[in-house]
Parts: sequence; structure tokens; C-alpha cells
Amino acid sequence: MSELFVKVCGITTTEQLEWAIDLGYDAVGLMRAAKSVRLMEPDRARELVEHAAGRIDTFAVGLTLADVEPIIDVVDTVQLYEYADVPSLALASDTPPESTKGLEYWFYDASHGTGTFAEIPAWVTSVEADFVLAGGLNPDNVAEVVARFRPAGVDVSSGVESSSGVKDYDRMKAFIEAARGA
Ligand SMILES: O=C(O)c1ccccc1NCC(=O)[C@H](O)[C@H](O)COP(=O)(O)O
Repeated sequence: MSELFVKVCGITTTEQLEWAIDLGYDAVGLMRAAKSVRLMEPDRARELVEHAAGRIDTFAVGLTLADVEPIIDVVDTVQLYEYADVPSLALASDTPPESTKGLEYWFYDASHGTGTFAEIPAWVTSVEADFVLAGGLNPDNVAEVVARFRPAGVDVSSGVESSSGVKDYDRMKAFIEAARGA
């Protein structure tokens, strides 16, 4: 990855998907974790993936493989919080990964979509993979995080919402401008 990879997670509507594409995001996350306020039913998630085809990468996001299985055949990447043997895996954790072999991405994420920012540990820069930082990022703090840790990418959900689970165009715009301007 050369330009900073920027993903917005938990989009729920075609309008939000179009915003992500227009603003130049690299990927969108479709949430399949059962208790998430951003949970997408499989049929609706499939419609959004179809709409996104060839224009932006799609991630199915879940805690376990079972969460994402209903849409695994249509998305580009699967983002999970445990290892699974899938073709394109973004493994997320808040502890150092045992191995990064075969991973498409490794995400540092201590938040699970709660918007909570906690001090990012220095060891993330030693992980032998292009790492993506997530957890409580927003338009006001992302530039500092990018400048300090020089990640391959950043991921955001709550920090670009106007209320719980509802994405906001202006915040999505401010976030990607701040991230890429850093
Ligand atoms: O978004 C959720 O509701 C969620 C629930 C359970 C596991 C993961 C979840 N989100 C994953 C993401 O990729 C979020 O973008 C990441 O945790 C950062 O979230 P936030 O702190 O809200 O920006």
C-alpha cells in the first residue's frame, strides 16, 4: 500500500456507500456482528456489495466466521476478530498477532465500533505486516495518529457518525481529508 488506505466501517445505506466512493475511501465495511447497531441483514448487504462492484472494496465484518458466512461469497475481504482460513482475511485484535502469515491486513482495534479512543501501544509498529489502525479515530485525532505511527491505513466508524449507527457526509469528508493530509 502506498497512499494511506482508508476504510469506513458500518455503512448501512446506498447513499452512504455513494458518499464513500465519491470521497475516495478505499473500502467499506458491512457489519455482521449480531449485537452491532450497524448490523446488516444478508440480502441487504448483498445489494450494497452489488452496487459497490468495481468501485470500492467491500469488507464483511464480524466477530467470528459464522457471522460473515451468509455474505462471504460476494465480498472482497473478511474482517474477523479471530483467525479463519479464508482467501482474504483482515485479522483484527488489540494484542500482537501470533502470526501475520497469509493475512491481507492486520488491524489494531480495541474499540469494536464503540468509538472509544485508547492509547495505541508502541508495539503496533513492530508487527510484521502492513497495519491498519482503528478505534476511536475521528476527524480531529486521525492526523496526529497517522503522523505518529505511520500506519498503512486507518479505519473509522463512530467518529464519522451524527448519531449511533448513522454516517454523516461532512464528518466522512473531514475524516478522509485529515487522514490523507497528515
Ligand atoms: O462497528 C461495530 O458495531 C462493531 C461491532 C463488533 C465488532 C466490530 C465492530 N466494528 C469494526 C470496525 O471495523 C470499526 O470500524 C472499528 O472497531 C472502529 O470503530 P470506532 O471506534 O467506532 O471508529
